[in-house]
Parts: sequence; C-alpha cells; structure tokens
Amino acid sequence: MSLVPYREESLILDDPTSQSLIIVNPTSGTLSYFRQIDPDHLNDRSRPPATSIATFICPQCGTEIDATNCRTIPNHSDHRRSRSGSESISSSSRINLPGRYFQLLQKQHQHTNSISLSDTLDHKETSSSGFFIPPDLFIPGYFHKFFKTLSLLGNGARGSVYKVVHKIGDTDLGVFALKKIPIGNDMVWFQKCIREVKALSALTHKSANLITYNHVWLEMDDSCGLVRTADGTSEAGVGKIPCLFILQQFCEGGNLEDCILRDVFDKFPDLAPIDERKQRFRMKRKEKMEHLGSRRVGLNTRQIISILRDISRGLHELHDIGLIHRDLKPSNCLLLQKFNKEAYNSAEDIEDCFPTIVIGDLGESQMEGESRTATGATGTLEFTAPEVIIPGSGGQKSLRKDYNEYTFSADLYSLGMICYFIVFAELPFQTQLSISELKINIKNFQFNKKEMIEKHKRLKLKPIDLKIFDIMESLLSPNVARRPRAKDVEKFLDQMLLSSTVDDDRIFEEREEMTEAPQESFVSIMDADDCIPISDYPLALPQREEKENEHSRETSNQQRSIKIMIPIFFLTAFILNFSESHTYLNYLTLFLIGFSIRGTATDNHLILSILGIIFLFLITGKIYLRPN
Ligand SMILES: Nc1ncnc2c1ncn2[C@@H]1O[C@H](COP(=O)(O)OP(=O)(O)OP(=O)(O)O)[C@@H](O)[C@H]1O
Repeated sequence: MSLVPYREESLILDDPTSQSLIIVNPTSGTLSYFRQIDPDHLNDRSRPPATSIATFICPQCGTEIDATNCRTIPNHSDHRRSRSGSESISSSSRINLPGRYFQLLQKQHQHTNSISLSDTLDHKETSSSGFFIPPDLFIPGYFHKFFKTLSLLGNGARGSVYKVVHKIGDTDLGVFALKKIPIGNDMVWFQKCIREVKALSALTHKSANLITYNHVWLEMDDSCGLVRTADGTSEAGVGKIPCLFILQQFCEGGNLEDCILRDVFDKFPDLAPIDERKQRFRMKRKEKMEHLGSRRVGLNTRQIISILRDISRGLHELHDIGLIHRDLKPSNCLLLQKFNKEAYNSAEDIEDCFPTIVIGDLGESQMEGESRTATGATGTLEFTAPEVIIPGSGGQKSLRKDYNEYTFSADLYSLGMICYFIVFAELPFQTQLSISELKINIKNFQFNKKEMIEKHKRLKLKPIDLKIFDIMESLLSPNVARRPRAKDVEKFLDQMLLSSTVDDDRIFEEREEMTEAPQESFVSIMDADDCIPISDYPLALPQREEKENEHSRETSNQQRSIKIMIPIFFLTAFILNFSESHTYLNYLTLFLIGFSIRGTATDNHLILSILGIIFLFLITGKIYLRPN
C-alpha cells in the first residue's frame, strides 16, 4: 500500500495487490474508488503503458483517472499544440471521457426517467405524436439535463452545429460540438443522417486526423435551431419534432475555409468581430511603421504541407477501412486550435506551423464498391471529381446509368481542389455559374502547371516550393489512374517536410526572383542520398519534370546548331563543287559537319562543329593559295 499526494490536497491510497486505488479528499470528505484496467484492453494508441496511473478507471462509469494532475495524457494534437505554446489544451479533453461514458450516462438517465412522473408524461407525449421512430428510442430530457448551449457554430445542409458544455449538476466537464439534425417523420432521411455515425463507428481506434464522435441519441426538440429573443433568452415551444443529436469533438479553430479566407488572406474583413478588426488594424499600422506594408499574403510551404498531410492521413485511415468520404471540402476540415497568424508564421518547429486538422462530416460517406444512390446528389460540386458528376442540371432523373461510381480517387481529386483553394484562396471556376455550366466547367477543367505558377507570381503570394504544383497537377488529373493514393501523398509530403527547413521560404523567394528554372536545385535536394529516392513513390513528378526539361534543352540546342550548320554546309558543298582536287580533307570536312548536325546536344558536338570550320578554312586556303 502506498500513499501519494494528489491534486487539491487529496491523497491516493494505492493497493497493488487488489489493482485498485482510492482517492481521499479530506476537504470535501469524499472517497473515489478506481480499478486498474486490463492491459489487453489498451488498444488505444494514445494511452500510456499499463503500469501508469492513467490506466485506473472508475468501475461504474469508466472515467479514467486524471494522470497528470489536471491534464490528461496529451494525444498527437495536444502534443503539437503544447509545443507551440499558443493555447491551452482542448476543452473537450480536459476530462478524458471513455467511449462508454455517455452511454452509461444515458442508461442512468433513462432509468431515473422511468421512475420520474414528469418525465413519464414527456415520454407519453412522444409516443402519442405518431412518429415512425419507436418511442423507446427517444431519450427525453437528456440534452437539457446534461448540456448547456454556448453558441451556434454553423449551419450545414442537414442541420445546425452548436458549441455545448457537458455538465453534471454545476460541474462543467468539457466542451463539445453538437450537431442537431431535424428528422421529422422521414425514415429515408433518418437512415441517411445516421450514416455519419455508422461510418465513424467502423473506426476501432481514436484517429489523430478524423473527428471523434462521442455519442448519438434521439430526442424531441425545436425544429428551427437556437431561437433567441431580443434580450438574449431562448424562445421555447416553436414546435418539437424528432431530432438526431450527434455529439462530437469540439474543434476550437473552426473550419479551414473560414481560416484561409479570413485569417490567412484577410478576405471579408468587414465580417470579422470588432475585436479582431481592431487587432488587424493595429497589426497593419505596425507593419506600415516597420515598412512591411508590402508583405506577401498566403501560406508558406510548410503550412501547406502540414494541412495536406493531415488531410491525407485522415483520408488514408478512412480508405483503409473501405470508406469513401465523398464530400471532402475545406468547410469539412476542422482545425483543432485557433490559427494565430503571428505565432504560427514564426514557428520554428515544422510540427507547429499550422493547427492540426481533422476531417469531419461523414454524412455523405459510403463503402467502397457500394452503389451510389442515383438521385443526382453528389458532394459539393466544386470539389467533386469530374468522373462522378452526373451531366445535366441535376433536376431530372435519367433512366440511363449515366454516372460513374465513387472511388477512393474521387476523394483524392477533392484533396487536389482543397490544395488549390489553400494556395490561391479561390477556386478555378467562376462564381456566378448555373449548375449545368459549372458541371461543364468541372468536366473540362485542366490544371496547367505553368499558368498556375505564373498566376501565383502575379498575385504576389508568399513563395512556395514548386512541388506543391506537381502535387496539385497529379491530384487534379482528369485521368483517375494518374491520381496517387492517400497513402502515397502522405508519404511524399512527409518526405518533403523532412527535407524542408525554415530557411526554405527565403530560398524559394530568391529562386522566384531568378527567372531560370528554379525547381532544378530543389530536385537535387530531394534526390540527395539521405532522402528516399523519388522513384519509390508513384507520385514521382519531379523526375518526370526533370526529363521534360532535359528534352526541351536538347531540342533547343539542336535547333541552334542546325541554324549554324546549314550555311556552313552549303558553303562547303559550293567550294567542293568548284574545287578540282578531291582530297581526303574535303571528305573529312563533310563528314565532321554532317556528324555535328545529327549529333546530340552535348559539348562534343560543338567541338566537332569548330573542327569542321577549321578544316573548311584549310580547304579553301588550299584551293586559293594553290600555286598555278
Ligand atoms: N466539431 C466541430 N467543431 C467546431 N465547429 C464545427 C464542428 N462541426 C462543424 N462545425 C462548424 O459548423 C459548420 C457546419 O457544419 P456541418 O458539418 O453541419 O456543415 P458544412 O459541412 O459546413 O456544410 P454541408 O452540410 O453543406 O456539408 C462547419 O462549417 C463548421 O464551421
């Protein structure tokens, strides 16, 4: 038995023989009992080894003991953030609630409800309302008993997302995002909405780049979201209908679309909250004073790589379990921490240059090989791969199967479009197009790398590694077979990160100022001995690029030599024609000139040309200086 001081002046009594411990809190006079969990059940990578104190859980509700005295064991993302030092740890992980926690809470609540008279009345109300959903699937009062709404985070096509705090009595236990989807009496709609939860339940471990789902339940609630009166109080009783509640990890940094437009490119400054506008104004004034007024906007190379790598990791995990996301777009990519421009731009550590991104909203996802429903519904058009777009305006249904099934490659195309968006803060399509025009534009879209590099320079964005354009080109290829797999993109980006340094941005800037093929030296960096050869990746774009450069260099050299050689050739033929002596010198000259014309673009062929000209002079000298 050991005695260890714990937080708030409490003590831990540890008994290794019974694999249990008791926390004694003399101030509140409470005793809490924890039992050690079976090490075989530790399939969660984020958990510490079985000997750690964090492997003790409450046998009743499954809550883990707080191992680090107010802090839980940091997972991948917390770890990244703590090094940047910019934010405190995520609110939802303040208490490490295990997967079963909310289910146990729900069971407990249902049990209490069944013996509570008022709640029974509620229950009757539900069952008498004639909805198709069996009444025992509803958990009346669960939301209002255990959650408090803090704000509306956003509205999607299916429902609204709220920032909520989970509370028991007066104790706040963490902040979560809660998606509320009105179901009404529509069974098909219900089945569709529940897909999101089913999809994520296929994941057996906690993923660093996929949103974590905590709980899902059905409850009667207001159909029209959070309604507030002028004095800020909630308006009740707008008509209750069955709603699906999906509780998930709260992502403090919001979505990638807003972050890129608002925080990175300073677009729509008028929509920003007043405090933010004031701060921006102060920053701009400071920049002006420091003569930094013309500072370039956009993300730097490491930030772009960090974003793409997080998304491709998430995709890789989804694809590994056979799931196709189908609606990958910036507003479905969520930032675990707020993007603080100054702090992240100046981060020395590569891992700290952008907040961790998780992929959310699996509402459109499907299993690979599963037939898509032929309703014409796709994800968001601009991010949809051309091969899965159903022609037409989307209104009429065709009897003919004029669409392709979704594949993993369709998700990779969406990743390419996300890459385009984070680089340029816009999409390659005009904004005012009708649906059918947009579909045509998407089908005809061809990524032209050269034009995009020009565009990037013209917009005076922060210099970036030109390999980013190679990645975009292959991901946005209309040819499905040419698109790399998520795993390949992840590997390739890992490699790029390994070989990139903080100084790279300066190097790219200098290179951009030089007009001559700037990417060549980067290719040589990637080909260095300590790197994995690019040929190991299916995304071996730089090699192809190098070959193309070599080929064009060769062609232009040949053209130049032909231009020089043609007049010399005619001159030789003319002289030979009038020469009476057909010496070996004449023939040697012809041979050398001919050889240099058909020769490859090497320095040797220049030497041969010069030799040819010398011989030519010798012959002419021989002819004209010949004694009669
Ligand atoms: N877990 C979360 N944490 C923080 N904010 C979130 C979370 N989930 C969603 N949001 C915010 O709520 C918004 C709406 O999310 P939702 O998934 O319902 O719709 P969407 O993806 O924006 O649109 P659509 O439904 O058309 O695909 C998001 O854009 C995001 O800003």
